[in-house]
Order: sequence, then structure tokens, then C-alpha cells
Amino acid sequence: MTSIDVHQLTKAYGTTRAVDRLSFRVRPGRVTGFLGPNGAGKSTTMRLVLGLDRPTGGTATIGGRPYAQLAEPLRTVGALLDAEAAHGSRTPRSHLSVLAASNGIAASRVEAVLEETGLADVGARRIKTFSLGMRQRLGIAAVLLGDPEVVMLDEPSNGLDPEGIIWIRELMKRLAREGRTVLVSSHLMNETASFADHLVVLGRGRLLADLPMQEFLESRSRPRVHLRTTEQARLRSVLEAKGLTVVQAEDGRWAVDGVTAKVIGTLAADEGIPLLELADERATLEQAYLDLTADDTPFAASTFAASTTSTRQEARP
Ligand SMILES: Nc1ncnc2c1ncn2[C@@H]1O[C@H](COP(=O)(O)OP(=O)(O)OP(=O)(O)O)[C@@H](O)[C@H]1O
Repeated sequence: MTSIDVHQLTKAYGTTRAVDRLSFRVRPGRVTGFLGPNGAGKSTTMRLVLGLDRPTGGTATIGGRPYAQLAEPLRTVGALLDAEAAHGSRTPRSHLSVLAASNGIAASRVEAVLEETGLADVGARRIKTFSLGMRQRLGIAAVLLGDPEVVMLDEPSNGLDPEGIIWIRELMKRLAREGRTVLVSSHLMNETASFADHLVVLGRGRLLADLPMQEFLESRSRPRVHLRTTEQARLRSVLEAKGLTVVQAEDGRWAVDGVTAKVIGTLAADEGIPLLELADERATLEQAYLDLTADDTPFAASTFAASTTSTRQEARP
């Protein structure tokens, strides 16, 4: 199968190193989320992989070849970097037909991808009348046209309504299940947590993390438990005897740091203390990401990078 390989990739614009000796591999069969603060170098990396820019140093290859050497690029890589790329006076059907004809792709694929992206009914409308969300769907139709093994999407949820966001999430997961290599950049952490299996995180052009989503969350989470009990005095003394500190919230719930629900549940059961609620706090991707990128966020307001949220994360689907 076809991986994307970035090796010691560097791109300098004057004195700015947009990408700085970057190395990572995007593997098939999973969705890789591509994260990083504004200006971290995500778009530049994607452009270098697609041969739209020349690197200052290092290499970016797809299935071992630079993009320019792919025999049938659109059949190998589908990429969405700019949803405005289609000409406004064209229709989706004519736009996709031209792309198919010039890339040796069967004309039957045009109708297939119009169906798949929900654009079949507007296939004859002029693109200039399209909303941002419809343009985004058209961009994705073009990505899928060549039935590519590698899919690269830059902010694909941009402009999509909630139904469209669910659609794109399911589409990305399906493409990965089919064994394709899927690289997706996003600024939306909850969104990314809902579709990515693996993460590559950049900061100031450098690699900050390259690891499975679950590992990333676990490596950056501090255990914390939330609970409620009817026997506060007794439970408090049991926990304090174990060296645990209880923080009481206004709603009567407690938070206990540095311990898991399993430990507290066992202690309470041993003492016959009833618990009305007991849950481990799960690290959100947002918390983990902010923690990792705090020193690499050039445009952060001073309080932003240090902020944490107390919202508890729903279990990942
Ligand atoms: N054509 C260019 N000329 C000069 N500098 C550039 C050019 N393209 C990108 N840069 C600079 O390179 C750095 C990385 O930009 P890039 O767009 O790749 O980041 P990004 O991670 O995609 O950011 P965002 O999340 O804001 O889209 C930034 O400092 C940017 O200003």
C-alpha cells in the first residue's frame, strides 16, 4: 500500500523556516490528523508533498516517489487544499468531466462521485451559485474521482453544516477502512478526536508528536475522578487517610486528583460508603494539544496557551 513519507523536509521563505527538518510517515488504513497552531507549517508540508512547492531540503514522497514522478497522479492522490479552485462558470458535471478526461479516468466516475458527495441534483448548476459547503463537497468529489489510494484534506469541514460534518467524518473513516492513506489537517479538536486514529502535530515547522490518538491522550492526561456521595464526612476521612485531596465543586460533586475511579470505587465499597456518581475524567484532545503546543503557538493570547477546560469529554465513538 501507499504511504506518504516526509524526510528531513525543509522549506525556507527568506529567513522563516516554514518547515524545518521534518520527518514522518503517514501510513495506510487509518486516518492521520495533522495538527498545529496557525503558521506551524501544515499547509506548506501538504503543498510540498503535492509538488506545488519545491523544498529547500529533504524529500516528500508518495509510495516512494515524488509527486511529479507519479504516472497517474489523480489516481494515486486526491487532495483538497483550496475549495475555490473550480471555475465558477462551470457546472460540477463539466468540471469533473474535464478532470476525468485529462487524467485518463472513466467518465462513469463523474456520476459516481456526484452521488457520493450529495451533488447529483445540482450537477448542472453553475458553481458560482454554490455555497461554501457545496464547493467543499465538490472539492471532495474531485478528490474521490480517481479512486485514489492516498487522500489529503486541508480543513475539510470548512463551511459544512452539521450534517455535512458527520458525512465527511464517516467518509474519512470509510476511506481508511478501505485501506487508503488519509491525512487531514484541522483546527477543530473535537472534530479531529472524532475521526483520527493517529496524530502528527507540528509546531514552528518541527515535529512535536507522531503517535496514536489514544496514546497521545493518555500520555498527556493526569488522572482525576469526579464523584458524589451521601456520606461526605466519612468518605473525606477515608480519602485523606490515603493522602488524597478532595476538591468540592459548588454542585456538591467532588474532584479527586491523582487517582482512578477504580481505586476510589474499591475504597468506598470496602467502607460501605454509597457513591451516587463516580467517573474518571478523560483528557480531551483540546487539553492534550494545548499542553503540547503551549510553547509553539506564536499567536496565542497570554492566557490562552495556559488555559485548561474542566469539561469532561464524551467517550470517542
Ligand atoms: N508563500 C509564502 N511566502 C512566505 N511565507 C510563507 C509562504 N507560505 C507560508 N509562509 C509562512 O510559512 C509558515 C507556515 O505557514 P503554513 O501556511 O504552512 O502554516 P499552517 O500550519 O498551514 O497554518 P494555518 O493553520 O494558519 O493554516 C508561516 O510563517 C507562513 O507565514
